[in-house]
Amino acid sequence: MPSLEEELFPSTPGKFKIDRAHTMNRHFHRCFGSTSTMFLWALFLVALTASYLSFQSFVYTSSRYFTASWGGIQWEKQIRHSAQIHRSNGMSVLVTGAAGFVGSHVSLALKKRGDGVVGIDNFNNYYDPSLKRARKSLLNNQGIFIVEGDINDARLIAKLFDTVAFTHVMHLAAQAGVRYAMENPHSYVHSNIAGLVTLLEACKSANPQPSVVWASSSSVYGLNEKVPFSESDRTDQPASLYAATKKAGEEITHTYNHIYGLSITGLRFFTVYGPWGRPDMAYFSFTRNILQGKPITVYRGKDRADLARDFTFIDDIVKGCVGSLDTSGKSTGSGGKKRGPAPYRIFNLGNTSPVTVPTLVSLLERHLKVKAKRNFVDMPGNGDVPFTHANISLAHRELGYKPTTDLATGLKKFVKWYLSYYGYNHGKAVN
Ligand SMILES: O=C(O)[C@H]1O[C@H](OP(=O)(O)OP(=O)(O)OC[C@H]2O[C@@H](n3ccc(=O)[nH]c3=O)[C@H](O)[C@@H]2O)[C@H](O)[C@@H](O)[C@H]1O
Repeated sequence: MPSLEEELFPSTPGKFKIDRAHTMNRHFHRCFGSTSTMFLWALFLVALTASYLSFQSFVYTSSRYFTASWGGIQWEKQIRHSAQIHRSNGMSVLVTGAAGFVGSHVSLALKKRGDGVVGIDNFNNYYDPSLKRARKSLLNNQGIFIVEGDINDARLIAKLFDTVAFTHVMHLAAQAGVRYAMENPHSYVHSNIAGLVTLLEACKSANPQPSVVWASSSSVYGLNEKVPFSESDRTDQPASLYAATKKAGEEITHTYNHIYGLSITGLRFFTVYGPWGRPDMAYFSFTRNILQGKPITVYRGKDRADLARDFTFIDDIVKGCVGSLDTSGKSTGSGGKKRGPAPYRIFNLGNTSPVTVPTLVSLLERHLKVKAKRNFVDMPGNGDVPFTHANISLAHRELGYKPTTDLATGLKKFVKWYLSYYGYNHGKAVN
C-alpha cells in the first residue's frame, strides 16, 4: 500500500493523479472528522498562513535593507549621471558584462565619443576578479558607473530601466570559455540562457524599447568544414555546450524580435584577444607560463594537424560593436506589444585571416624574448573545434567593418600591456 507521502506528492512533477483523489478524501476525513472541527482547523490554518506571510515579508524587507548593494537616491543619481549623453544624436547604452574584456573596451569607446554608458557586472570568479576590479576603476575614472549585480536579477534590471530610458543595450555578459563548459555546465545555462531571457523580458517591457546588440560566438559554426564561415551557413552542429547556449541565444533573440518587435543584432565574435584580455584564453595563459618558465600545452587535431583560429584584435571588435549600435535601427514595440517589424541581424566579426596555434606561440616568443616549452597533445574531446575562419563581407557591407590589426601587431600590444600590468621580474610575472 502506498504511503501518505506518496499519495500527497505524485512522482511526476506537474501531473496530479486523479485516480488517487478518492484515497486522498479518505485520509482527509480520517484526520479532520466533524464539520465544526473542520471549521476550527480552517481558521487555525488561515491565521498560521497570515502570520507566516507577514514574517516572510519582514525578513525580506530587512534583509534588502541590510544587504542590498543597489537602490536609493544616491545610487539612482549616479546611474542617471553616468547615462547622460554628451553629443548630438548620442545614445544611452546599458552595457552588460561591463567589467569584462570586451565590455570594458566598448564602454570606454562609447563614453569617449559622448554617449551615456551604464554598466552592470556580477564580478564572478570564473577568472581573477581583481582584473575585473581594475577594469572597473578604469571605467569609473572616465565617469562610467558599473552596477554590481546579475542579469538574472529581474528586479534590478527593471529598476535600471525605470531609472534611465536606455536607447540601446550592449549585452556582453556571458559565461565564456569553450572547455570550462564540461566542468560547470549550469553556469552556461544560468548566464547565457536564463540571464539572456531575463534581460530580454526587461527590454521588451521597457518604454521605449531599446535596440539590443549582443555577443554570439564563432563557435556556433561547430563542426562545419566549409570555409570561410558565412552567416548563412548551418549552425546546428555545436561541439560544446558553450556553443549550444550561444546558438540557443540566437533562436531566443529571434523570438523576441518576432513577437515583441525588439531590434536585435547578434555578433559572432572570433577568438578576441588584446590588452586587458581574459586570463583563461590561450594567448594569455601561454604568456604567463612562458614568462614563468612553465611548459605550455599545444593541442593538435586529427593526423597531428595544427589547430587554427581567426584571432581578432579587440580594437577591431570594438569598431564592429559600435558600428552595430549605430546601425541597429529602432525597436517597434511598446507596452510589451509589437507595433511593426524590427531589424533582426547577425554578423561575423572576425579577422578573416586564420593563424595556427604554434604560430601564435612563435609570435609570443618573439615579443617576450623567451623560449616556450611546448608540450604537444592530441586535442581532447572537450568542445574544441579544429579551425575557425570568418567571412566578413556582410559586416563590411552593413557596418563598414574592416579589421586592421594582424596577429603579430595585436600580440605586441598585448605583451606590452601584460608586462606593464603584471610586471616582469627575471622571467617571472608578478601575479
Ligand atoms: O570565438 C569564439 O567564439 C570563442 O573564442 C575563444 O575560444 P577559443 O577559440 O577556444 O580560444 P582559446 O581558448 O584562446 O583557444 C585558442 C586555441 O588554442 C588552443 N589551446 C587552448 C588552450 C591550451 O592550453 N592549448 C591550446 O592549444 C585551443 O585548442 C584553440 O585552438 C573564447 O575563449 C570563447 O569564449 C569564444 O568566445
